[in-house]
Amino acid sequence: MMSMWGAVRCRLIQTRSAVRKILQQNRAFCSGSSVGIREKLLAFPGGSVELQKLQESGIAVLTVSNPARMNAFSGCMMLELEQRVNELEIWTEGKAVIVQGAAGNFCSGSDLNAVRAIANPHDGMKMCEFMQNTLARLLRLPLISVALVEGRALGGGAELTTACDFRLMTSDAVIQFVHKHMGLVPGWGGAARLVGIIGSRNALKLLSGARKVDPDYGKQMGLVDEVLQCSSGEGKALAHAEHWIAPFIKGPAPVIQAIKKVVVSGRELSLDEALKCERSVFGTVWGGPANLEALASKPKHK
Ligand SMILES: CC[C@H](C(=O)O)C(=O)SCCNC(=O)CCNC(=O)[C@H](O)C(C)(C)COP(=O)(O)OP(=O)(O)OC[C@H]1O[C@@H](n2cnc3c(N)ncnc32)[C@H](O)[C@@H]1OP(=O)(O)O
Repeated sequence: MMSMWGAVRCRLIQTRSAVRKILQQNRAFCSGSSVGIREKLLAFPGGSVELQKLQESGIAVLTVSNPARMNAFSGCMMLELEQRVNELEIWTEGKAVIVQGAAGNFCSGSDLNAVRAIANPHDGMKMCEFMQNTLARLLRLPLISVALVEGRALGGGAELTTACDFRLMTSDAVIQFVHKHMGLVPGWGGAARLVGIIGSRNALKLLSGARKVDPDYGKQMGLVDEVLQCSSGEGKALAHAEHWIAPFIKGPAPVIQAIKKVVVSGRELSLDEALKCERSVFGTVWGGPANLEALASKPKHK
């Protein structure tokens, strides 16, 4: 019979192998294919991506800030976003992240000044690859993520909303995939994620129509999870978002993180691999402190 230590070791090995596939993809990118584009992105300064971790609630607030340009992403901000995702990946006490824009506006996509300077297919594809990788990692964080949309989410900003688990909008906010008007398609992974969220027919409508999505239309399509009872820039949206997310993050961080991990594996892996991963994650909470406490309290789920 396998010893307890042997069983734990076995579970750990399974966990590692199940998530290895996803991590390999991230590592390959960080070590090789992004070479060159980082230097180019550094040449476009301005704005910042700020991260505030609220230890008590386990909620982090990630703020895209470049108000003079409606929070458009400069090159430096793209690099900073990657750093922030690195920090969040190792935040073991965290449960959620709210992604917002500064000063009552979400994000107006790439900084058009940078876009004009790298308007050639080679640099465009490298920038895309960089942002695809960062946003894929954002979506895979073991934290429940919420895009809090105030004002406008345009182009790459609309794509950023799809890299979160949930989208909340203030009553006057707008999400718009303006790519067609720019002679483009989404390149930060926004099209693939949009299809996953609202289905291919609805995604085709939003992309080919470059249609403005107001809160009602967003809810009807299944893009938007909640319309907040406040307007953009009123200073109330963040508190509303924290209130909205509270029931989903009630409980210990290891359990919330485990829930997010099994959802990510179900979404991204083949069924066999997802089942393997689910078993491994299960092994990290089974017999754990929260589980033992719950068993000792003889719960009734009425
Ligand atoms: C398409 C995908 C692509 C990608 O990377 O994959 C992109 O994301 S490209 C960017 C797509 N976004 C846009 O094209 C936004 C264009 N801007 C607008 O439509 C408007 O500025 C709007 C609706 C965001 C705001 O309009 P409003 O009248 O309220 O304000 P202003 O136009 O006066 O804007 C204030 C100030 O911000 C500058 N701004 C806005 N967005 C960007 C941007 N993406 N890049 C650079 N600068 C931006 C705008 O030019 C104004 O600056 P000013 O110096 O006063 O002219």
